[in-house]
Amino acid sequence: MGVSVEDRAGPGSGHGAPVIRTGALTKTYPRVTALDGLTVDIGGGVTGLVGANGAGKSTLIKILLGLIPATSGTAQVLGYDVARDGGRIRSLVGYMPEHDCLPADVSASDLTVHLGQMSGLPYPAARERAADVLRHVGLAEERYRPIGGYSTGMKQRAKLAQALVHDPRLVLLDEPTNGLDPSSRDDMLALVRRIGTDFGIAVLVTSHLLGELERISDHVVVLDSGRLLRASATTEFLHRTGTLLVEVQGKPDADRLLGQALLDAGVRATPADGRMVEVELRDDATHDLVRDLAVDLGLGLVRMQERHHRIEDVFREGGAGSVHPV
Ligand SMILES: Nc1ncnc2c1ncn2[C@@H]1O[C@H](COP(=O)(O)OP(=O)(O)OP(=O)(O)O)[C@@H](O)[C@H]1O
Repeated sequence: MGVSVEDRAGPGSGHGAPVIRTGALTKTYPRVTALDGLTVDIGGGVTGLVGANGAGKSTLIKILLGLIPATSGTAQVLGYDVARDGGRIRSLVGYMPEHDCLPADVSASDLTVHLGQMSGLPYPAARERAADVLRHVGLAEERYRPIGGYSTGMKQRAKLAQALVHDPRLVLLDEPTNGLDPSSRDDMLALVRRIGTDFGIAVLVTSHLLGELERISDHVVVLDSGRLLRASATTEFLHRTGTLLVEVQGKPDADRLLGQALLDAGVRATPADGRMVEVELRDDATHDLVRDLAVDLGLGLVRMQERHHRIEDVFREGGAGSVHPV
């Protein structure tokens, strides 16, 4: 079944409309609440979905694809309701599952062509498109060999290729770096980033390795035990939680003088060992304020160094009060 241009646009595809929207989304299994009242909007670009094992990432993805029902709450993907329009959503969305699910005796080329046809492409178009995406993910001659003989990295690439073959508007990538060595992981992350930038496809990518997603994501959504811990632009998040390390000289108590002046200006600052001041970094104006106050106090400014906390720190700082809308 082909997908018309109108269908691809979707009911909620207006400018600025969220790609994914959930409202009080809850999923309970007999023994565990996998998602607990999750309300979040996710836009275009690359969004990292971060959470420890069992946080509810895979459950969310399966609900978004219409593969399992939510217990309560709502979810829309590209404006379509997951409870009613699962088939339509799956025709517009690519999915890379977490676990190994590839047939061992089929080549990546045959599999990708076949899945392209299943998504409605005629055979010649599916073949052309499969060759394109397999080349894009870096499977060259090996694509004609049976998948059973592939390395983990090659299998992950084949899974990614099949998610892209029908030219989706959104891809859901569940732990694409799982089982990869550091160098293959970097390659895979670069590939995921390029899907968002070069192809203009919205990407939701999950990982429990928190540090890796901040490098490639425009937005980060953090889940903890099925609840939303944070959702914000990656840059905004880094700035909001960063500090500026300032070194001053020229007077014996230079650190305390500058620290007090910053506090008087309403900025948190902690003096340390006579020359250093740790300053809360709110935005770019913080740098100007430090410079101006140092000049006013007759202090020499030796250096200013930004120190951004990593996403890992959310778990130490986090809590319901620190949720920021996307
Ligand atoms: N079919 C199921 N039946 C019962 N419990 C389930 C089922 N699927 C998931 N769970 C439980 O729901 C919780 C969330 O699981 P989920 O797989 O969504 O987490 P995750 O963040 O994707 O973690 P992982 O990275 O380990 O896959 C876990 O406690 C898990 O054991």
